[in-house]
Order: sequence, then C-alpha cells, then structure tokens
Amino acid sequence: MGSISYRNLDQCESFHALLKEKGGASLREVLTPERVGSYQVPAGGGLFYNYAAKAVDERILSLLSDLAKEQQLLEKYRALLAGEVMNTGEKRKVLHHLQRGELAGPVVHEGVNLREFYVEQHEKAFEFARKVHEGVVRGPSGAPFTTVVQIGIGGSDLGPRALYYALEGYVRATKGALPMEARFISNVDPDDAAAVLSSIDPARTLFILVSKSGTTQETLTNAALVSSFLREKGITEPKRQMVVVTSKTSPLAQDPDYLAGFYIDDFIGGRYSATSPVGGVVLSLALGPEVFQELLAGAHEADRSALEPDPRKNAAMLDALIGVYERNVLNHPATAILPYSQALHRFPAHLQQLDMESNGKRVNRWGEPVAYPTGPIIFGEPGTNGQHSFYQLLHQGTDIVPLQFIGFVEGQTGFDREIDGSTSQQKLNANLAAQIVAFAKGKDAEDQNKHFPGGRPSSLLYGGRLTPRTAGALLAHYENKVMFQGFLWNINSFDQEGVQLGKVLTKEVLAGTPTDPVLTAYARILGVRRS
Ligand SMILES: O=P(O)(O)OC[C@H]1O[C@](O)(CO)[C@@H](O)[C@@H]1O
Repeated sequence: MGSISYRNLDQCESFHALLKEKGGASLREVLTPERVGSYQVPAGGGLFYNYAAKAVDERILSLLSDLAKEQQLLEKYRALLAGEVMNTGEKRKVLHHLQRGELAGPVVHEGVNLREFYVEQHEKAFEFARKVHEGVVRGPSGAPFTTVVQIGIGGSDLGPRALYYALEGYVRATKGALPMEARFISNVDPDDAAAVLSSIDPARTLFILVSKSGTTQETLTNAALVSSFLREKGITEPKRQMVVVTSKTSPLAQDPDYLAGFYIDDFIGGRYSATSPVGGVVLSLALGPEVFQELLAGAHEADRSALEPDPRKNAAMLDALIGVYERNVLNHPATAILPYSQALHRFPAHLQQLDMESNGKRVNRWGEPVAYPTGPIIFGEPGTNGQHSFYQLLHQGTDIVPLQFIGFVEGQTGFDREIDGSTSQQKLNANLAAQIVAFAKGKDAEDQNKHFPGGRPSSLLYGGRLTPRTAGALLAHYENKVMFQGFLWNINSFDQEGVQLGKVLTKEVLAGTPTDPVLTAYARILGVRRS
C-alpha cells in the first residue's frame, strides 16, 4: 500500500482550483433529460445515486476527482479496512465494515481474528433469536416472549430503531407477521419508559440493555427503572429477562445474572454500530435472523462499491465530494435528508448522529484548529409530509439548502389503491419528481412573492423497493460518505469529545455541587433541588 500523506483541505491544489468555480453550474442550463439518465452510479444493494440535479458540470466533477486523488480517499479507506489506527483521538482502529465482511484481509488484534469474533457474536445472536422464537427460551412465568424492548441511547438506539421501522412493514407483508414486536426506550425522561411499559405484557417481554461503554447515565437509569417496574409486577429476578449488548471491557460484561450477553469491541463506534450486535440482536429477534443477514449483505455490497477507484463510479465517494463542494465552495451550512418513504421516518435522525457526531469537529486529526467549515447541519423528514412543513423555506428562503432525496419505485406492503386515476405510490413518486424539478428550475413570476428562484440542488438515492438488502446498502452508503468527507476535511470522524462537557455539568448538578452559579440558577428554576 503506497504511503499516505495527510493534509488539510486548504492545502490541496485541487481545492483551490475548485474555489474558482464558486458559482457552481446553473441548473436551469445543465439539467436535461439526457443528464437525468446519465448522471447516476450504482451504490450497491440495488440502489442508484443520481446527481443530475446537483450544481456541478464536467469541469467541476473533474476537479472533484482530482481532489479525491490528492486526498488519497481510496488509500485511506483501504488503510482503515486493513486495521490502521484511524480514530486518532482515541488511538483506535475503526472496524465497523468488518461486521459485514472482509475487504482487506484479516485484522488480528492481541491474537484475535476480529472478523471471526464479529461473526461468532452474530451467530450467537441468530441462535438466541431462534430459541426465543421456538419457545425454547421463555419468560420467568413460562410464557413465550412476544415483545422485545431495547434500552439504549444514541448509537445504541437510533440506527437499530431506524432499521426496525424501515423493515417492519416489509416483514409483515412478506411473512404475514413479525416474529416479535419491538419497542425502544432511550430518553431519561421517565415518560419515555412509561409509554413503552404501559404498552407491554411484562411477563412476555424480553429486554435488551445496550450500552457499549456500560456507563451511560440514561441507559443505566432506564434499566434500573424497568427492573423496579418488573419487580412491582411480581417478577422477582428482572435480569432473567434481560440480555446485554456491550463491550467486553464494560461493567455490564461482568454480570452473570443477565439471561445472555453479546459483545462488541472498542473498534466499533456507537453511531457505526447498527450492523453489530447493537442492531443485530433486536433486529434478529423482531424481524428474523435472515432479515439481518440480508441487511449485512447489502451493507457489504455498498462497502465493496466504495472501493471503486474511479470517483465517477463510486457513489459514496462522489456523494461525499459533491457535499464538500456544496459546504466549502458554495458555502451551504446545512443539508436535508428527504426520504419519500414513511418507513424511513427515523432515518434522518440516525443520520444526524452519524454525520454531525462524526464531522462536527473544529480541529484536524492532529488536534489543530482548521480554517474552513466542516460537517454540515443535518435535518429531514419524510416526503410528502415535509412539503407541508418546511419546503416553503427550501423553495423561497434566503438560504440554499442542498437536498438529498431517497425514493423507491414500489411500496413495501403492496397495500395500495387507484384513486382518481393513480395509485398512492404513483402520487408519492410524482411528488418526488416534481419537487426535484421545482427546486432545480424554479419558476419566474412578476410578482416576487410568487417567484421561485430555483437553483436548489438535490441528489436522489433510489431503488426498486426498500428491502433488507437495500436498507443495509443505504446505511453503509452514508457511513462511507461521512468517512470520505472526514478524510477530505482531514478530521477524525470517529471520536466524540463534544459530548463530555454536558455530562460533567449534569453530574455536578445532580451531586448538588455545581461550580457555576449560573448553573445553580438554572437548576433551581427547573426544580432540580439537591440537598
Ligand atoms: O452505547 P453507549 O456507550 O451507552 O453510548 C451511547 C451513545 O453516547 C455517545 O457516546 C455520546 O453521544 C454516542 O457516541 C453513543 O452512541
């Protein structure tokens, strides 16, 4: 593998050449039917990344390809896959790709082949799920488990929850019913747990306590809250209907009272852990092991396609490059994720953590402040709902927000009717096509209040249907896009120091020892009285 030299984005000649293209291409001029058909590239899992409505032309794309080579994006990806320390803040390898397949040979750490360890934990989860489904593993009263509740927050909640909602309709339609219903408790707000606990049969509910560190206050508090609830319901040994998913070094890993334990290592970051047992246990229980296996296969396809050397044939890399062009040359501080699929309604929330906790950084991989913008603000809601909410600003606001549409030709469930000459799925996708063109081309009007400036760029990730394979590829596409953007900005996308200060101040308030009188004042008006 050739040597890798790390440099800041503003130390790249191709970046300075791009800065001369600061206006971007005029969408009214470049967006043609031919371009809609040609400006797209396979993304794995049956997905295609279409960038016809992005404000780029052949010259800009050529300069972006130069930037990819100058920043050695592929070499850095390969180095990460091979187990080099790419999490420079915590001095750790970054190995979430290894959860779904091996792309750069074995990675051995302290004598352990980590792919074999990851496969072993997946197989253990599949076997456990089968035993629960067959009634071999039952609740304390002998009743079979019918519901699974995941207790976790951040990466221990958002990805698994988004994937469950993404695929529950598919599984109900293809299998007739879910193997188990899943619920999620994440917020320390007791009303979150109350809402879930009021909807389950305690004797038939299996709980999954998920915390990689085993120290997250919200998760440990909720686990204790659930345990006290179960005891009040006469279940004297709550841990006998709880399994844990944690790192081997966590305090939770040492407790033999839990029904079962599934482990990840420190090389799987929380926001990158949905294809580890963090997502694998709940999804195998709720959707079936084979669904999670198909999801892993789709993610692996996307990972493999991200190894394509030509940026114009590498969907995740091209998406990353265009995103950096929009952020650092066109100076757009935000971007919206707009899935035209109600099943993906929690996917934007997952991407907020994935992107903003990875690239919301002000220093480079060596800890030096950078002189250019990095990670964008991410928000989004499913279409068509967003059209009746924030699209006004997107169409006629004073800021341009680049858009990332996601769409599928077919629905998941087959439930649909032709009404007024078209089906609902046709209406959904007609809206999607219309929005792409309306944003890009706008519409002139004398009355400025009715004028649509256009020039709003968008991409479209689309496929035939949202299946487990497609969902896996979608998840991995964005993980790889975020990784490539971190390489472009020369930042460490794999630690999260920015979440620590809040935790420290919270502990001071709860201990009754806030050092800051302003903090004391806020704690007082919010009723946090500590003796
Ligand atoms: O899985 P754990 O260790 O409980 O952490 C939960 C979440 O908290 C964070 O550490 C900080 O937000 C995330 O990175 C992580 O996904």
